[in-house]
Amino acid sequence: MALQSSILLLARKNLLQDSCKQFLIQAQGLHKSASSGSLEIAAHSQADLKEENAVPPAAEVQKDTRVKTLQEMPGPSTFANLVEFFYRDGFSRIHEIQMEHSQKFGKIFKSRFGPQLVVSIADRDMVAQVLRTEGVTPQRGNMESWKEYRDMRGRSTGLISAEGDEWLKMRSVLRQLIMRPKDVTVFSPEVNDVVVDLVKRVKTLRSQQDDGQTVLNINDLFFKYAMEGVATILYETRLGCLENEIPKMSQEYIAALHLMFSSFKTTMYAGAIPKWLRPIIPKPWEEFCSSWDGLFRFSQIHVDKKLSDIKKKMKRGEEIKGGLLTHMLVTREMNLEEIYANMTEMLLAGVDTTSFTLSWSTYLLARHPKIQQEIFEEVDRVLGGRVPTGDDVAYLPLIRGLVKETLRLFPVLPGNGRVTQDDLIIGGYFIPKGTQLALCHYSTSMDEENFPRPGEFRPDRWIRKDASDRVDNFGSIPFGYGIRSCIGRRIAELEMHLALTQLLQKFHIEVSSQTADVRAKTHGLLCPGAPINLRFVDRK
Ligand code: HEM
Repeated sequence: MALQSSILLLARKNLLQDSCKQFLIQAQGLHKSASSGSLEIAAHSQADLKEENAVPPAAEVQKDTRVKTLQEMPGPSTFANLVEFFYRDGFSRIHEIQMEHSQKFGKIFKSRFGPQLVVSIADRDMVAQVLRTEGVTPQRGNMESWKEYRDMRGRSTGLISAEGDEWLKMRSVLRQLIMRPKDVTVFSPEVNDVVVDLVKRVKTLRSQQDDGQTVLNINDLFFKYAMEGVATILYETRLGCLENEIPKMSQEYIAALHLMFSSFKTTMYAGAIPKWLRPIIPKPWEEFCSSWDGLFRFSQIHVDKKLSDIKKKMKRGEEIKGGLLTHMLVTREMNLEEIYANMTEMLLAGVDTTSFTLSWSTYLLARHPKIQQEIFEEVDRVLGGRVPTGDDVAYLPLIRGLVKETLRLFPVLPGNGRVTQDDLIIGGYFIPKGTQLALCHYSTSMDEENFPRPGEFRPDRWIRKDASDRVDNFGSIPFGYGIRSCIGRRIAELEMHLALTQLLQKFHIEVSSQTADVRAKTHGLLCPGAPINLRFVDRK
């Protein structure tokens, strides 16, 4: 979630900036993509068209191919941004503002949030251009406050907060361990044990309701599942999050995570408020540090415990076998502080992201019973009642499609950031090195050009018709792309695929009458704007 916070910060800044762009973009809309162009043409009268045609084509070409400057780029004014965000609570509508601004100003626009200028990109091909041409150490955004905390406490940076060679070194170690599907498939038995507890918990929770079938606020349950699942892989241990009584240490961690999440605005200001103002407005920085203290403490306890177990085994001359953490502690390709920091940042990044996606997936299944039935039939055909493993997922295209389609409709990170490492020309504008970019993934996911009838939930849109069919595209890249993309993608996918498959094997999922239409809101991440209550009815 820390990672997400930083990205969100960028997204917010971008959005803030986006909001400033409103009035300027019309002109740019004219030379945008063919599809938006066709809408505009429909709105023009024949006379307008004649007049346009009267312009000598050569002059037009000249006009369009000139590389424009940032000054010429449209975007909302700083004042409009301030109103949008602070008066109209834009922080909870970042995804919507992203769409509004790209419609008003075009698919590339600039915004200003205080001293920070951000160029937002809401065009699939421009996003592809940025990510395909990035160098060996891409930078997401300004991580100063994260680094300051780590320096103050003598902590290392982890993958999210590190930059440059430091980041590259850690990334090279971790990518060999968890980046490929086959690296994480080996964790299927451990994750399946967690799924067993998830199913048990569903049964316990529903038995507490009058109808014996409803689970209230499903995200609370998936939060615990995601935390338990990711910790099983990262720490090689169970935390007890799905038990009736959660152990104290895990409770404290959850509290620290919630503090980070709930104080999202204040933690954002922790980075934005100048240091000299901290004595006057101390709360944001204090909360920021206190949640990090809690998160680091938790990781350190688990890492130290594993280290001590390994040492004892070595003393006894036993063979050292284990998973991710054991490997890291034995090989020492990273030093101990780097291991603490990476475990902390990965756990933080791996809980809310996965739980929100599972909440939305089950909500969508409940809202679309026919699609749920189709996916269930696939599962039943391929597995019968057998417990799935990661290897089975290749034969369950609709389960994969379900997760992809959920993340297209509800990308947990509706926007991402990059700081350009070289001068670039994007969308006809000169973007100098060092510019903060905001990649508007929510807008591209909902763009008709990239996904026909984008508002519809259609997991089958991700199924390949034949080997040459490419359904992936830069319109929806919920895990990012390239060398700085999500390192936990395969872990998250394994957790989600195994959980959804087994929930479908066991239950028919329905919307509870206590749940109305749930809309998304941004609170750091894109999350359900109201509790999702679902009924889990036993399948016969
Ligand atoms: C549905 C689940 C998840 C989603 C949608 C997601 C999404 C993302 C995105 C969009 C990024 C930024 C990528 C970029 O800048 O190009 C990212 C980075 C990252 N994610 Fe995830 N994530 C998820 C789950 C996880 C899990 C389970 C873990 C840990 C096990 C994790 C750990 C990380 C880390 C450490 C980074 C930073 C990578 C780096 O800077 O090198 N994520 N994630």
